Order: sequence, then C-alpha cells, then structure tokens
Amino acid sequence: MADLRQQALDYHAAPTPGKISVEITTPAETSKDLSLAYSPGVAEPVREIAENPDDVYKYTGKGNTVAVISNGTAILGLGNLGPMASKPVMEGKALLFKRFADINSFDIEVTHNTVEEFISTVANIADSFGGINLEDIKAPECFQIEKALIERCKVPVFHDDQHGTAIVTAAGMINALEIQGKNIKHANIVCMGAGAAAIACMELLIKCGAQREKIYMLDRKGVVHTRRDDLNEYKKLFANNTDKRTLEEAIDGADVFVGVSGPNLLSAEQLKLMAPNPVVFACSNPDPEIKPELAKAARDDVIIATGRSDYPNQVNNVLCFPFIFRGALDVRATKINDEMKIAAVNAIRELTKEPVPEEVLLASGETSLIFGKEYIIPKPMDSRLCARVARAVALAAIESGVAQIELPENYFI
Ligand SMILES: NC(=O)C1=CN([C@@H]2O[C@H](COP(=O)(O)OP(=O)(O)OC[C@H]3O[C@@H](n4cnc5c(N)ncnc54)[C@H](OP(=O)(O)O)[C@@H]3O)[C@@H](O)[C@H]2O)C=CC1
Ligand SMILES: CC(=O)C(=O)O
Ligand SMILES: [Mg+2]
Repeated sequence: MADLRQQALDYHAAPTPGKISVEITTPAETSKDLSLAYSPGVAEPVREIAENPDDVYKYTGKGNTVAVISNGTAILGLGNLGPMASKPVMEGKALLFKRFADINSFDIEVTHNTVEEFISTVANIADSFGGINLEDIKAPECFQIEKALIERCKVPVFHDDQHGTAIVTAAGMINALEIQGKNIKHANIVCMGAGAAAIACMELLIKCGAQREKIYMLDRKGVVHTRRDDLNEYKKLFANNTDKRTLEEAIDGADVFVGVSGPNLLSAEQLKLMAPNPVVFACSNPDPEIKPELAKAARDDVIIATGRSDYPNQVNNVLCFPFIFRGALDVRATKINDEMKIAAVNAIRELTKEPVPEEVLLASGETSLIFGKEYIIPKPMDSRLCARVARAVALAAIESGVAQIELPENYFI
C-alpha cells in the first residue's frame, strides 16, 4: 500500500507534473504557417463564424472538446477537499476522455461562494466546448446545478457521478442478477448513500425494472423513511414507508447492496444477512464499502464489484463517460437524454457476453474473461466499448430528436 502511494505520487510528478498536455494539430514552423494560423489568416475563420455560427465546428476544435468541471465538493469518496485538491481527478478524467475516446478536454476547477455563482461561471463559458462533464460536485447542490445548466447551455451537460455511474451500475446489475438467477423486478435493494451517485443509480435501476418500494436507501442517519423530517426533496423520493431504521434491518434478506457512500461501511456480518446469491456493488472510491477478499471469505455465493481497477468487476463510470460523449459529440446532440442513457446501458451490458479479444486479456493481466461471477462488465481497456456505446448513443440521439447532424458515414461499423 505504501508502495502504491509512492508510485502514484511519482506517476503524477514525473516526467512532467500532471497527466495531460496540449498538442498542436497543424504545421506552425514557418512564417507562411504562422500567417495562416495567426495574423492575418486567422481572421478568415473569424469572419466565417461571425457570419455562420455553426462554422465554429468546421474551423475550431470545439466539436471534439469537453470541459471537465468540478468544485471539489465530493472528490471520489474523500469528501469536500476543495477545487485544487480535485485537480488530479479532473486531469484523470481528461486523460480517460483522450485515451478511450480521442476526445480533447480541459479540466476546470471552480472556486465559488454560491451555487448561482458556479452555475453562471459554467454557463458563461459553456459555448467554448462541445460538451460539459460535471464531476465530483456533492449532493444536493449537484441536482440544482445540473438542471440549471441543462436549461441554460446549448451543448450537452452531464453530471458523470450521477449518470455515468448509474449507466454502468445498471449494466453491471442486470448482468449480475441474470448470473445469480434473479429478476430486477423482484429484487430487494439496499443503497448505501443518498447523494449524487445513489439517487441517479436508483432512478435508473427503476427505469430498468426495479421497484421503488423495494429500495432501502441509507444516509449517515440510517434508513431514509417516510417519518423523517430532515430529508431534502431528492431523498424524499426514496423515503420508504418502513419500520427499518438501520443497515442491519435493511440488509436482512436483501438481494442487492449498492454502495456509493464511503469506505468499510458494510461488515462481513451484515453481508451474511443477505439473501442467497447476493449482488454487492461496493463502488466507493478509492476504498470500497467492503473489500472483495472480505466479502468472498464471508460467503462464496456473492457477486462483488468495486470501482477500482485492481479487482475483477470494475463498476466505474469510466466505462461510460468517454463513450456517451463520443456519440453525443458526433451527432452534435443538444442533450444527453434518457434514451441515450438506456442505449448506453444495453451496449455495455451486451458487450460483456461476447468473446474477449486477446489484447484486452493482455492489458487486464488475465488469461480468460468469460461472462460470469468474475466478469459481469467489460474492462475499460476493451476498445470495442467506444464503437458499441458511441454508435448506440448516437443512434438514440437521432431517434429521440436531439441530434443536430446526421450519423457520420460508416460510423463505427
Ligand atoms: N464507482 C464509480 O464509478 C463511482 C463511485 N462513486 C462513489 O460514491 C461515493 C459518493 O459519491 P457522490 O454521490 O458523488 O457524493 P455525494 O457527496 O453526493 O453523496 C455522498 C453520500 O454518501 C453518504 N455517506 C457518506 N458517508 C456515509 C456514512 N458513513 N454512512 C452512510 N452514508 C454515508 C452521504 O450521506 P449524507 O446525505 O447523510 O451526507 C451522501 O448521501 C464516493 O465514494 C464515490 O467515490 C461516485 C461516482 C462514481
Ligand atoms: C469514479 C468517480 O467518478 C468517483 O468515484 O467519484
Ligand atoms: Mg466522480
């Protein structure tokens, strides 16, 4: 662990501080090059864009650039550590956009006093980008922020911790329940956490067939129930009319545990109370609600997933956000709607059942990956994800009427 700590610090410090840089895409060597790139030549695209605003997509990088924007109020599961402390994560998201979907991104860390100030800051710069990926903004402010920005911005705005997480959780959950021989419609679900990721995950699981009254959501004060008078409007949607008050009571006989809260909050004893063949998604980063080795030692019928790269079954929004933006940008979608989200769920879910190419096995350090308890969701290094998810999302955008241009010719086929 100490070794990983030092390796991670060295990785971020060298060979240059940070993880991303900006590259030039056109020649800029000679006076002639500069007369095209800068003055006088740059005036020509300026005039064209002033005449026809859509030409910004033709003459600038806007259409392939996403802003990754945070205020550092919910950095992974580490809490509210401020905008600068969030920068390694935001640079990390930019790295993932580039590595997995060839999308350029800038990380922007906003210092603000009021929610309205944050919203105005983002709304005022949004047009510079093809899309806005909001990251690690805590609940409940994140809901108001995302809603206001969707209304005010012409480009798609997507809160990754809500919807990216929900899409990957839904894809993994449907697969895991299928392997365990269970139907999501009948599943008793415990959700540890009642913030950005939790609310969005549960809403999407409901759209995929889960029943609201079978969901027991918990926050720091225990079960979210109808007799509590301290619930915000988002938690109220999950207030269960129940006498259960504690995790022990909620998890007794549950089929599913989704953890999007904090480290080590589920004990082996609590896991043992779950129904036969349970599904446990311990998704808090970097430290899950229960460690896989502890969960597996407690019972051998469990399917366990975490948000981490160093265990099997990585349920992490990296499997979604690069690709959902790839599809949205490529048909210039004005928003990322439910149809596009469900298309992403199905594309991720279905890919898991296909044979895994050798290059993915190599990159994952595995000799075999076959749909089953240890492989419920594709690996991030699976290059087929970009093609499958982006195409499904782009088609859904077109069919649901939010695309502004047609599918590019031979798009990912
Ligand atoms: N694997 C993945 O892809 C992702 C994982 N996550 C993880 O989910 C977690 C939450 O992130 P996010 O939703 O953005 O953050 P938020 O700040 O919006 O929500 C955090 C929620 O967790 C609850 N919580 C925190 N500590 C405890 C505790 N000790 N007992 C019970 N509930 C607790 C909070 O309760 P209260 O409301 O009472 O404060 C709150 O409801 C993080 O660990 C993050 O790493 C998030 C996104 C993606
Ligand atoms: C993965 C991620 O976005 C998070 O843990 O916040
Ligand atoms: Mg996050």
